[in-house]
Amino acid sequence: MLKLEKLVIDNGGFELSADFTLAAGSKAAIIGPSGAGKSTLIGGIAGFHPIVSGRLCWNGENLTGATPGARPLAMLFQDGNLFPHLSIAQNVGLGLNPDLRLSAAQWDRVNQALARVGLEGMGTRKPAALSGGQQSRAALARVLIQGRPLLLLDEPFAALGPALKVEMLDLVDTLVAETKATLLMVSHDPQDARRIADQVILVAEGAAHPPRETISLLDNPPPALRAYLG
Ligand SMILES: Nc1ncnc2c1ncn2[C@@H]1O[C@H](COP(=O)(O)OP(=O)(O)OP(=O)(O)O)[C@@H](O)[C@H]1O
Repeated sequence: MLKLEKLVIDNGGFELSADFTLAAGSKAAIIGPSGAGKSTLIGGIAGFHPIVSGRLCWNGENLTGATPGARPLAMLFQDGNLFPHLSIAQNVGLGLNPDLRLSAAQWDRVNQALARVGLEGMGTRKPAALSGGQQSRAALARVLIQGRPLLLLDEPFAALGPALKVEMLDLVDTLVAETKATLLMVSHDPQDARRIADQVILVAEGAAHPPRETISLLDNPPPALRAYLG
């Protein structure tokens, strides 16, 4: 269980409060107006933004002061952060060891991860030799190979066309189900939430609201969400 206990996260002077729990294995979409603090929430959980007060726990372990690398999570940003000078296999291998000294068994795992996201045989290519959708798949493989129980996705597929985005969301859905990871995904599109998330966390007016069941929240939006949905 992810527990945010009277948490206040600071992002360069902007403060976001959050006080809720999210059950392990949940798939939560984080939605809300631009500038409301969605990325701040993810960044605070990941350890990139300081926690001013309160407590952050994962399955009873206190993460409040932990460095990002010591937290049991993996994160995927919009641009995927692939290194252009490294091959796709090396980029994915970074998820196992940042200095890329991998055993033969670990390279096998890299190749298996590439195959799992549909990039079999493409490991020797550089990112520039892949399409945008394929680059997203490689970035996803790097996140998945880390085997962390908590996945944080910050609008990872916003730059993709609608069909490709749906394909990637479905792939994330399948892989998360396989690994039983807990997913938190920032999205601007309520349809993404309907497609993949069982819970929605609304971020508005300086606060992240407790998760609500996706369908009931989107079908009967409270005023802050109605204003955003238009
Ligand atoms: N480095 C920073 N220094 C000061 N303020 C910041 C910084 N980064 C973000 N902010 C402010 O924090 C607030 C929340 O930003 P955040 O990126 O979390 O919002 P968001 O909901 O993810 O927005 P968007 O949907 O536009 O990506 C915004 O008002 C923003 O201006």
